[in-house]
Amino acid sequence: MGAVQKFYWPVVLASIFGAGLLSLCYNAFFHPLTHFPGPPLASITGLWRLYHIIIGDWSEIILDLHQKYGRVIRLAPNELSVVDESAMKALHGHNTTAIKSKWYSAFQSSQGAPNQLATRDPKVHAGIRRRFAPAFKMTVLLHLEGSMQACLDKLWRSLEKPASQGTVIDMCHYTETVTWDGILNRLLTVSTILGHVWGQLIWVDNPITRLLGIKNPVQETFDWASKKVRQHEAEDREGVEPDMVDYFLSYKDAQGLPTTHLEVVEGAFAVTGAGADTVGVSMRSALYWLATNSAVLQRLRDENDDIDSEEPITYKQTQELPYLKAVVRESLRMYPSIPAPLYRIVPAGVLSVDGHLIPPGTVVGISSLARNRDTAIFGNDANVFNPDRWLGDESEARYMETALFNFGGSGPRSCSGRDLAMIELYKFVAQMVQKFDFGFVDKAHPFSVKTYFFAMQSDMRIRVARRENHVRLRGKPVDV
Ligand code: HEM
Repeated sequence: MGAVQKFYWPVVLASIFGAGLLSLCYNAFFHPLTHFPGPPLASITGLWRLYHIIIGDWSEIILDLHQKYGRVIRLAPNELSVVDESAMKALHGHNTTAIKSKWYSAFQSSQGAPNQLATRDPKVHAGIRRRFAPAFKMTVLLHLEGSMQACLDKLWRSLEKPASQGTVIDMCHYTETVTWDGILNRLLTVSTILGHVWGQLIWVDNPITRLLGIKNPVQETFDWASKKVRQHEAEDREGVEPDMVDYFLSYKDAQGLPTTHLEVVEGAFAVTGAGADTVGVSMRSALYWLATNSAVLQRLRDENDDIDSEEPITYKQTQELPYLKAVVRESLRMYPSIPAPLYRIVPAGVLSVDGHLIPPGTVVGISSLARNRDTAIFGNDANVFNPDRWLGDESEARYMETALFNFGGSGPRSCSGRDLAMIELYKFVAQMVQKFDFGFVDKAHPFSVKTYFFAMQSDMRIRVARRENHVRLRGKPVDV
């Protein structure tokens, strides 16, 4: 027995080592993606990618690599990142047959129903999307404007004190309270990292973690959403303004059956997971560009201040302000909330990018950060914040709008909440610049950022000051 054991372990170890070595050699020299450029380590192991995801500089690395190597780069043995019009249509357009990669399974709770963002099966997804689509119609969203304004009013009230006392605030905290609940950030960070790890959620959801009472972030968020939906179901909603959950609860499926509790919870889970921090990141991005471009801020105010009303600016009014629209679009272009690549599996039939054939089964990611800085579309000043680019020729502006990748293209998996996000953003920016002056405490280091799935800013220290008599008085910005 002892002799067998002595013989056995070295053979096992040598076999594992040999198999590992063979796999590295295959990835480096014989894999169908070997001719695509990229960092040498990325071509042999997914660990290089995992390292950058964990330290939170992944999206910036992808942007740099595209600027160095061109339109197609290899990010892991079986994974490419591309910046390309035809790939965007093929993988994220109306008629795409590409499915999401396995990475998304890290966002799926094991105890819930399939959720809209994570589910990979196109049929299951189409059913969920159809069921919840009416809640995202503009007519419904405009009914929700009152509750959005109530959240903004709370924010403006909470800024009054630091504004009058001149205290420094972290604007991340203030914008987060308008858009999200604390547990979501952990869910997104952990899921983003585990999406790339073998076994995915099993590391945080297994018999030992359950025995120790440790909850994985997906389950924690799911339980939180479930509690909120239960409270909602128990409330007397007579005469109360309907919210999204009311709409979710009122829907029936193709057989006329009402949505189940689990389905409504998954709906709430998907919209908070996908729709809270994304808006917060974009709000902070807009503030950053405005605080660092005083001429843009002044021009925006001149346009805004012409609105002859003491009432908060409505979404409808924002749509009559061309410079506001240009500023918001440009800040979304420069600093997309989801800069991470959106992974799809290349379907059968050949995808060709920049003269290279990409074999079916390859995981291809498109990063909005890299796509939105494409000089072929946005010109040689693609890296410069310039709202005026949106105010020239109308057909060119329309083309640039469709080229932006912020909301994941126009296909079946594109953002359901795009209109809702834009209502929130336009109102926030218009009212913030109308009511307050703001400036960074440390102009050289205005905030920190880590890019997991979202580009989460932190430590955004600013001072705010109340603007008085802003309506049509066109006050000069105060240096705060
Ligand atoms: C600036 C704000 C937002 C940005 C940049 C954004 C971006 C995106 C992107 C890129 C996707 C595709 C994700 C993928 O393929 O992996 C997506 C999906 C989604 N978004 Fe948004 N989003 C925003 C706000 C919202 C809001 C406010 C909601 C809802 C209240 C929302 C709900 C969703 C849902 C449900 C999906 C899944 C769609 C599907 O797979 O059918 N998003 N979003």
